[in-house]
Amino acid sequence: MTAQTIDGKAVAQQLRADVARRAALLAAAGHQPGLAVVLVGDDPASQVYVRNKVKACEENGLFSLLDRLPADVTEDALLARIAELNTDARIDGILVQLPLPAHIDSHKVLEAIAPDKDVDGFHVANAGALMTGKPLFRPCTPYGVMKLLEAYRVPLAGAEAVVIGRSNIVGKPMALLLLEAGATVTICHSKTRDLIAHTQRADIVVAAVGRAKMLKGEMLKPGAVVIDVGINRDENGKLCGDVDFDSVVNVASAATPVPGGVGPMTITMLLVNTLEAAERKRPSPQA
Ligand SMILES: Nc1nc(=O)c2c([nH]1)NC[C@@H]1CN(c3ccc(C(=O)N[C@@H](CCC(=O)O)C(=O)O)cc3)C=[N+]21
Repeated sequence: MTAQTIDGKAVAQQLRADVARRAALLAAAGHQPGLAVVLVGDDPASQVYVRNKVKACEENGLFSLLDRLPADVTEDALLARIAELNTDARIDGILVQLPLPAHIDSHKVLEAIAPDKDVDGFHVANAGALMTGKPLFRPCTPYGVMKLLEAYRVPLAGAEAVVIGRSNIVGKPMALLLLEAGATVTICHSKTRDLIAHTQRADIVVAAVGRAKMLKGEMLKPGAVVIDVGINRDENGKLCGDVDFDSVVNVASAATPVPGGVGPMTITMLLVNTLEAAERKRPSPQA
């Protein structure tokens, strides 16, 4: 059996068409949804992602504002800029691109974003709302994964789901969204003793550890669904995921490629979160 490729690009395109339609309605009613992206420093990967986000806004009728600040910007200057964006009526969503330079306290910065504009869903208030099952914003990457699983009709109720990685921005919210959908969820991480015992039990494996090609075919139960959140560079500097795709395709029933899988969905769900923030403020005539 060779796994079906889960085409994140195609699902992203469908969802973005709906975003464009709803954004046009809001714009016609007098308020184009607006996203502010703040980029500190000039990390090349961050610049690619930020460029993709701004381009996706422009292509789908959202207003976007890109704030580029020098790597040596002070924490206070960044906090002051966020305070301005919090009160800027053109802006429905604010994203401060991570990672930030070491001299800046990321936690403090993320907490400075108004929770109702925190389209990353990283603010403690939004993380708490997610944990208690009434999320205002679902973090973009886990939200995008749920949309892929939905698009490919992967049964979740009662499914054995294994999330590898426990970050605040992917692993933990991913586990909570799978739990919310009725899966039995196991979170594995660097201290997990027998990772393979868990992954071989899983109907769904989400790899979000940041280790190139870590997940191999022999670690899976035949027919498992594999979601690769990794964004690594292999020995030749080529973009690759946490999944060894060539070995996994012979065992899995479906798998996301990198690029072309979760990445486009991350961007898309950022647009969806921004649009929904705008709709909450100004219900469009027919959302
Ligand atoms: N506050 C914040 N929110 C984020 O959501 C956030 C962040 N900081 N920091 C970095 C990560 C990473 N991230 C990606 C976005 C798009 C692609 C993406 O478009 N990937 C393409 C390939 C792009 C390329 O060519 O490198 C793909 O997988 O097909 C990947 C990764 C968002 N992040």
